[in-house]
Amino acid sequence: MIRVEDLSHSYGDTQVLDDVSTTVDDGEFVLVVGANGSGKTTLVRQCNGLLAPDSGRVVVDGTSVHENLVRARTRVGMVFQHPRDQLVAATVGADVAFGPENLGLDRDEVDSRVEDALDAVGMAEREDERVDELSGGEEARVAIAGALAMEPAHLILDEPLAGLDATGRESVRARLAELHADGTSVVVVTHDLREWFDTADRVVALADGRIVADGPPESVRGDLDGVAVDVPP
Ligand SMILES: Nc1ncnc2c1ncn2[C@@H]1O[C@H](COP(=O)(O)OP(=O)(O)OP(=O)(O)O)[C@@H](O)[C@H]1O
Repeated sequence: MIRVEDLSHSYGDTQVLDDVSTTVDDGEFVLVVGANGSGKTTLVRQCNGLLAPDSGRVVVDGTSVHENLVRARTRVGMVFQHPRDQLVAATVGADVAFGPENLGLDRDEVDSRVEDALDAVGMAEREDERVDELSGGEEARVAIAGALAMEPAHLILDEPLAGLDATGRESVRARLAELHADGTSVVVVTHDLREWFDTADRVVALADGRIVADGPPESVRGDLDGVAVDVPP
């Protein structure tokens, strides 16, 4: 479980999160929604210690993130909004293998995870391609494969469909639904609920750094009017 407790965060004098509390239960599929600048990325980056809060804390599976960063980063996989920032190796295969190798897994296990993860994002057989020659959508898919290959208990994706074509979007959504069905908790940050409304268990909506709605999609629909997000009809 990811537990966000009374979290506040400022950049300089600007407060972006103001006493935010929520949880993601094991196996839950949660959407974090809100307008541009509402604090979504700032919130999720606290969940594996990429940002430290001014006050409050995030607890992952019973351990405070800042007491044990390594544990948090092993338990919580993160796919960033700008996937190029996340790619670390020269080739697709080496990039996806980087995380599992750092876990100290044996070669066969690493190879099998890389193969499964690339297959899941529609990039099978493309291990040898150079990362710097990928399109934006392909970069996004490789970044997702890298997170999948870590087999985290909780997976957080910041705008994972941005830049993907229809096939890529469907492939990523289907894979996330499968992961969810297999028990992984999935958190998707978005300002467009339309492609996720039927999949998600819960929606957490942020506005001006506070949670303004938190509940199953249908039950929060009426609370999303002023939140500047796209909701299905
Ligand atoms: N490193 C930073 N330094 C200063 N201000 C920042 C920094 N990162 C974000 N901000 C500001 O904090 C606010 C919240 O940003 P954040 O990225 O968390 O919002 P968001 O809801 O994820 O937005 P978007 O939908 O545009 O990605 C914004 O006003 C942003 O300009």
